Amino acid sequence: MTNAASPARRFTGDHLVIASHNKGKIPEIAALLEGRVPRLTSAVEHGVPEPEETGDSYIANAELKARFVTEATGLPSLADDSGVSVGGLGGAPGIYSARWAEKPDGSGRDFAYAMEQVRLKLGDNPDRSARFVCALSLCWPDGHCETVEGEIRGQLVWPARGTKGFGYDPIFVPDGHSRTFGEMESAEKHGMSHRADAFHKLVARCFAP
Ligand SMILES: O=P(O)(O)OP(=O)(O)OP(=O)(O)OC[C@H]1O[C@@H](n2cnc3c(O)ncnc32)[C@H](O)[C@@H]1O
Ligand SMILES: [Mg+2]
Repeated sequence: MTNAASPARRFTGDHLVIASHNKGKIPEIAALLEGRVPRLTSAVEHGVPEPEETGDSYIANAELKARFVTEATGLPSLADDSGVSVGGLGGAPGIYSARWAEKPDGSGRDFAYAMEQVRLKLGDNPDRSARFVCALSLCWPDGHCETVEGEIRGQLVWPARGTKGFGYDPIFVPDGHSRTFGEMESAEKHGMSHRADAFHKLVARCFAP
């Protein structure tokens, strides 16, 4: 992980691989990079498979994913590991947020199913507090990584509302707001999200002039 006391390494390359297979995340990451990198590709375009996410934290998984893609492509890469931690569930699903969407019949990920699992497990627990967390890891072919973490706090609501965004967005209302992330345009979500918070830190460390 990044040592906040050590000098950060700046990214000066012209090609960065986004180490993700998530069709919701990839455009968010590209938008948040705001033209700072001339050429962006994704792990999908390089034919790199999804690594097994064996880390015990968002940061460990983000570094693992970025290193995996950098080793496979020989190019610097940027990974995002994220999820939602629910107060009334002791922080679950957390780093298992994507896995909670795997349907038992093996048909793949379904976030309507994942959101229903969260609702059922909460039952009548009144603690609907939640926070989205995002770790971003930027790794170079020599093995150096810069890693940061961001978050946003909010409350979960049912029924789910909105069709924008991805994943758990339709049940998450950020504190101070009344609409879910699923009801917000991407630019509004980018003004406050866990991913935007992490990006501000990454840009300050690795991209600012
Ligand atoms: O690992 P990659 O290939 O990047 O894609 P993934 O979907 O597997 O991503 P994660 O392992 O980081 O799992 C995070 C899950 O948490 C959820 N999540 C993360 N950020 C979110 C956001 O901004 N809005 C809604 N849900 C989010 C979403 O369901 C993700 O699938
Ligand atoms: Mg994943």
